Amino acid sequence: MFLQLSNLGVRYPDQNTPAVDGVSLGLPAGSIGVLIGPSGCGKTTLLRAVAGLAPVEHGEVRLAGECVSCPGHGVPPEARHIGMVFQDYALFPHLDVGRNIAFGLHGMERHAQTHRIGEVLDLVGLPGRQGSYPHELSGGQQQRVALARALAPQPKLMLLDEPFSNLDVGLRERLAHEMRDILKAADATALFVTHDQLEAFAIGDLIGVMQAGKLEQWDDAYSLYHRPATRFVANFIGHGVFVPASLEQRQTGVAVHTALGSLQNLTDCPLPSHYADGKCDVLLRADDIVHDDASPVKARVLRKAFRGAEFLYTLQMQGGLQLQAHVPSHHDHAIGEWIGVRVQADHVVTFAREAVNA
Ligand SMILES: Nc1ncnc2c1ncn2[C@@H]1O[C@H](COP(=O)(O)OP(=O)(O)OP(=O)(O)O)[C@@H](O)[C@H]1O
Repeated sequence: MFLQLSNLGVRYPDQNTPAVDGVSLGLPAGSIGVLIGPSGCGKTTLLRAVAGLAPVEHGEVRLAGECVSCPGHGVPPEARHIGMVFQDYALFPHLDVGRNIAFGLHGMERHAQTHRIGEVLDLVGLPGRQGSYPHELSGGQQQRVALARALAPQPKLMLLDEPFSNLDVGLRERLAHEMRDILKAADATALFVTHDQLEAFAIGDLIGVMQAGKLEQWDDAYSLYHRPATRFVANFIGHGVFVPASLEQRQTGVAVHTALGSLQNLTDCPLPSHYADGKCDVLLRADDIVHDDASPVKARVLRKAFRGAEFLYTLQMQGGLQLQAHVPSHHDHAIGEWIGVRVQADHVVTFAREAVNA
């Protein structure tokens, strides 16, 4: 792994609880990793620890095979060859774009410097803008200059902390895709912090979900959504509910019995012996619940949120069990109406039973 964190712990002076608590992860060269999680969960602190800017209490940070933070040994931040981009573009307002970028290239011969500045401006889609001043650029352009400045010295690793949070929503999404393309074109390895899931999915090869200093799962977007390792990840990513279920071994495989009916022919279903009496909770995503007028299973519309092509319905069954369902928006049912639903899933994710839903 190009970046390897092993049991990393960070605690600020005078804090009772660690800000980063035993995090291990590996990021291959040329990959983009993204950290997401609720405010205060330790994302920025983890990034700062990788940069050498936060007090590592235990564990290791290895970069390109070299231990940059180990017990009794730490490489100073400026010697780690890490490029950083933060939310406030941090460009020098009195320097033009070329001189802003040159700032990271001191020591380089003048001609080579000019060449490299042209190269990175091409890379970020701002060719020929060397002479512009930051105030002459839009927020998105300034952030691309900040990225160019960080990339110019060809750092081993790029760290980006919520670089789009000062930009409006539409621009953020476009820039997230652009940023990924730029980092890939530069063959950079990058670790990125955001609290926006869509941004994380747009950018990350690997995504880490953090909670209270711990890394709950480090995986690709598909696995986080379809195979969440913990209830927290299941709740944090996407929409869905936990429904009580009992597992039964049949000749054809395991059947999963729920209030919405029985599910069979599933891939990756655990054996009933995995849980006491085969009883567990099963995660049903909003896209696992299909609206079907012909279904004998009915649920009442409690709430609905228009999402363009579809509604996100919150439904309640007789007996109180709540569900969420994505329903095409031409099926516009009224609040309080009973509609037919069924489960359509080819795999299930199960968790130990917890009394969270009816
Ligand atoms: N310099 C500091 N001194 C003491 N405690 C700090 C310091 N910086 C952060 N913390 C604490 O460490 C914990 C993690 O903070 P951190 O900023 O890393 O979280 P975050 O996930 O990046 O949050 P956000 O999404 O709000 O930026 C929080 O409890 C925070 O209050």
